[in-house]
Amino acid sequence: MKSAAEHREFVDLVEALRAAQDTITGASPPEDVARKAREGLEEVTRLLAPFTVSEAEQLAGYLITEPGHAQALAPVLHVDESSTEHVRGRLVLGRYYLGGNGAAHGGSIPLFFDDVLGRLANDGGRGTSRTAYLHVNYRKITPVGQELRVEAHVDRVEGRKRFVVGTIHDPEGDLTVDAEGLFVALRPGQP
Ligand SMILES: CCCCCCCCCCCCCC(=O)SCCNC(=O)CCNC(=O)[C@H](O)C(C)(C)COP(=O)(O)OP(=O)(O)OC[C@H]1O[C@@H](n2cnc3c(N)ncnc32)[C@H](O)[C@@H]1OP(=O)(O)O
Repeated sequence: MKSAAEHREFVDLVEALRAAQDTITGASPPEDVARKAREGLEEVTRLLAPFTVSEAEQLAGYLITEPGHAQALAPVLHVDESSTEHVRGRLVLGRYYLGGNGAAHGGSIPLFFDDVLGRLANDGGRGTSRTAYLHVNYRKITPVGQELRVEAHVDRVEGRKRFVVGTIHDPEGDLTVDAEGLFVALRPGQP
């Protein structure tokens, strides 16, 4: 397991990237400011490109003790309580995940659940599995910028098949989304 304690600066870098994604998404800057910001981002790419590593050495997604696992793709779950069978926590979808009219982009929700349910499917010594399907029911809009409650648990395991379910509730306590994922354990040598 890669240690977040040894990569504090990298964890903070990914946090800064998430903040940049939210800020860029919500900004309508004058052209000279947009150019300056773009030059800053290009400088980041120049600085980091020589340190590109293989997938096995990659930090993003693998610093598993950190909220969001130091990976800027999926929305971050802040875990309040967890076991190998369940997880409970909070989620605030930033401006980056806005779809329209204050509602989260429909694609951001399965992205979130693939990560949360997938990690749970693999937890408890169950080993690596892959998403076979992810069924998402949108019951009510999921608002951006508000604290949402998340719950997920392993529903059942049938041989290689792991069924994991999850929900999101808004600050009023209303269900906005429920999801079910099927994760199939990989056979030896299966990519
Ligand atoms: C940034 C990175 C960080 C990484 C950190 C790690 C944490 C990651 C956390 C995130 C995690 C993210 C993870 C990702 O995002 S993984 C990326 C997204 N997923 C994929 O790319 C998966 C592609 N598909 C496959 O590889 C295969 O199809 C799999 C492996 C899924 C099954 O093919 P396989 O040949 O192995 O098995 P099988 O076909 O004999 O089927 C076995 C059983 O399953 C049943 N079945 C199969 N499919 C379906 C279906 N669609 N609906 C209903 N049932 C289905 C089937 O009927 C059978 O049941 P039964 O007849 O035995 O009863």
